[in-house]
Amino acid sequence: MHSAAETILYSFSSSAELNDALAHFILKAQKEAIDKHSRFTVAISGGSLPKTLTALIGNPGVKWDKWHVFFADERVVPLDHSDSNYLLAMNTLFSKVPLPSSQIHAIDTTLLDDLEELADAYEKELIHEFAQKDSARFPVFDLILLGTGPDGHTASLFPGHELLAEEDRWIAYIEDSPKPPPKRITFTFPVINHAARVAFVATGEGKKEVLHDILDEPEKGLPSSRVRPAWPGHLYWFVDDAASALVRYKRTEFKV
Ligand SMILES: O=C(O)[C@H](O)[C@@H](O)[C@H](O)[C@H](O)COP(=O)(O)O
Repeated sequence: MHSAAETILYSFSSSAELNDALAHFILKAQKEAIDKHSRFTVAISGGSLPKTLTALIGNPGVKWDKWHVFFADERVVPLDHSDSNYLLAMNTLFSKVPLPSSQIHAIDTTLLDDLEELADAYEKELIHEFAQKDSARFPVFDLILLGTGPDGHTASLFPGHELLAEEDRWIAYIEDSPKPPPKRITFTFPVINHAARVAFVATGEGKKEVLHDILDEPEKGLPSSRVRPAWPGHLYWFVDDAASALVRYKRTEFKV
């Protein structure tokens, strides 16, 4: 049986240091992915995450033409709605870099009234990207970038929700998200845990209690503790010292 990879925790004294280190980490992941299969498949979530990627803007090492971007979760709203993760990522990052728009995979907004169809269509989008290339049961993203909420949710996988037990679907929908807006689609755990690398990014004092629970007390089973990419996948946490203030789990020094 394949075991889960060790969790690597990096903690930085400022957001600027964190963002720079994250950019180095992403460039390394990008190189490995392009050397291996000539593309870089990345999934991102919403919240504060896109902002932590702005150190990539203008960085000549980024091969934007090789990036294929998906959303680890998305709010079921039009793409120009202020709640849209797509809009947030576009405004914060993707409109400022030469990433071909055909390689940014947004939800199909003609299906906003039918969550099941919307989730199925996004799953097909992933199948199209991955299935014929990797012929795997689940897609293997080169990198999935996630945030975590103060309740321990990640993507749109919330504590105590039935979606935590999903084993088959790649993309699921939720109509009762405790974090507004209520309607969302989300990657499921099998997709997240098949990634080659998952990196969480969490900053600020408001996350210190939950980070302690996630990293020191995984037996509590919070959604973010259930992110454990199967071997040979890797799990990283990029946090600031304010967020890791209560964490006992060992820190690793970040080396470029
Ligand atoms: O669309 C969403 O709501 C997000 O994908 C969600 O999972 C987010 O990543 C966390 O809630 C952390 O959000 P912050 O980084 O803003 O704390």
